[in-house]
Amino acid sequence: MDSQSIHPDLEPIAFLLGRWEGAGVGGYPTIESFRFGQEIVFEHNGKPFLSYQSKTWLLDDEGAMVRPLATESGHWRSLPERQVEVLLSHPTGIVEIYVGEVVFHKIELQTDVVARTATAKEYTAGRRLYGLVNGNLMYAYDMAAVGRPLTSHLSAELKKVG
Ligand code: HEM
Repeated sequence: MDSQSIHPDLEPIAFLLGRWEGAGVGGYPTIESFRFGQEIVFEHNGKPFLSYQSKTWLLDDEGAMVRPLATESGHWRSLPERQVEVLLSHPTGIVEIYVGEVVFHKIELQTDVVARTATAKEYTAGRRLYGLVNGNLMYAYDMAAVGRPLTSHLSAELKKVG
């Protein structure tokens, strides 16, 4: 899929391309904290968007894989003036559209639209900060859910593996 030359509009977010693996920590005022492993893949096919897929799994105290946790997938669209639109779909009955901007190797996103099915947990907004730090992809994710305002849910650091 990546054999096509990259679309010039993608240049500001091209640093995301590839496969990333690492670990992070999660929590929320309403749940127990946890450690998780994660794999993220960003691909392109020559068109002006990146395809995105993330898988996570629960880690025990020794760092061994316990069971799958959240997955999400979608598309990252790079626009003029270093603006970004991100569309994500979650198997938990939630879809969301983020807007934001790229500043060097940092991307700040906030939800513009969230929609959820009747059975999804109450979730109203998200904010994500991604950054390339010493070649690693780091991010922090805050969410407004189950009656709480934007509060930290996750942070992780991933290394490029492909
Ligand atoms: C790397 C991705 C993520 C991981 C590893 C993760 C993990 C978890 C875990 C372990 C829980 C507690 C147990 C449970 O309810 O299943 C949880 C709760 C929750 N997560 Fe996530 N999550 C991730 C991403 C997200 C995203 C993207 C959203 C929203 C779109 C989200 C929304 C929620 C909500 C609403 C709860 C329920 C909180 C409550 O009931 O008090 N999570 N998450």
